[in-house]
Amino acid sequence: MSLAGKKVLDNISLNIPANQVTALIGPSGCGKSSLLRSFNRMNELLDDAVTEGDVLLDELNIYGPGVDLAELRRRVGIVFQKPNPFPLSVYENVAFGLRLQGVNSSRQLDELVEEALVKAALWQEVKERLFDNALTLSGGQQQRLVIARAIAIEPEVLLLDEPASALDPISTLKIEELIYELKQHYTIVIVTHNMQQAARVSDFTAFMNLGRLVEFNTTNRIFTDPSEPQTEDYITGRFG
Ligand SMILES: Nc1ncnc2c1ncn2[C@@H]1O[C@H](COP(=O)(O)OP(=O)(O)OP(=O)(O)O)[C@@H](O)[C@H]1O
Repeated sequence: MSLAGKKVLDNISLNIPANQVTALIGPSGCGKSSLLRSFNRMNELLDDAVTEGDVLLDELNIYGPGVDLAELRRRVGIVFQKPNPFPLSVYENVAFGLRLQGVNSSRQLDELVEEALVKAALWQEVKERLFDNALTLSGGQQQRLVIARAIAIEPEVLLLDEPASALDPISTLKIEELIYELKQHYTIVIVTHNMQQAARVSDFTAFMNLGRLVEFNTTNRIFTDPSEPQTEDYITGRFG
């Protein structure tokens, strides 16, 4: 894949295991976010992005002809570093995608909104504040709300781009616990700068450098016995 004529991802091939957490790690600018965004064709929103190759979601090549982008992004949700709730109530943030999908019955909406907020470990904190503006929540609560919004429409894959890096340590811990819970239901790919976080939350880790995939293995193996000297140098803090 290239951006503005510069190659940012080169010759990457990996299998993301279902219902596991896969972490993408590597030095700044190595292409982690670009790779993550290639999994639901978000890069196409950037000018001058050119992508070659296939990304298979089950049998579907998401870069093949006739792919419905709205449906793809329902199946593969994404959460960014900075919480970005809509300036609407807590309830309406979660109901938003459901309404777009044609869920109109208020009883059904109530149930699905509650279910998503429970799954996002936020229900207890917001059940009395459902009609407050989402922007009045704390940063950590906003990020869990954005995750609730993403999971309300039942994606299969959840892409998390440094979801906790703008949060305090307690909110970060909540997000990490949430990731652990969510992997029962979803396939999760997380970009993180925080190596301890990758080691804590992920089952598999991909180490990238300069747009290439250097090594992909179980997180345990990457952190205890990596095959590539570059990986070892990075995880022991010798570069990056
Ligand atoms: N919109 C853009 N236009 C041109 N080049 C871009 C754009 N976005 C990213 N790049 C370049 O693509 C390369 C990969 O960037 P990317 O954000 O994927 O890396 P990253 O590993 O996620 O970095 P970081 O850890 O700093 O967020 C970098 O060289 C970056 O400068």
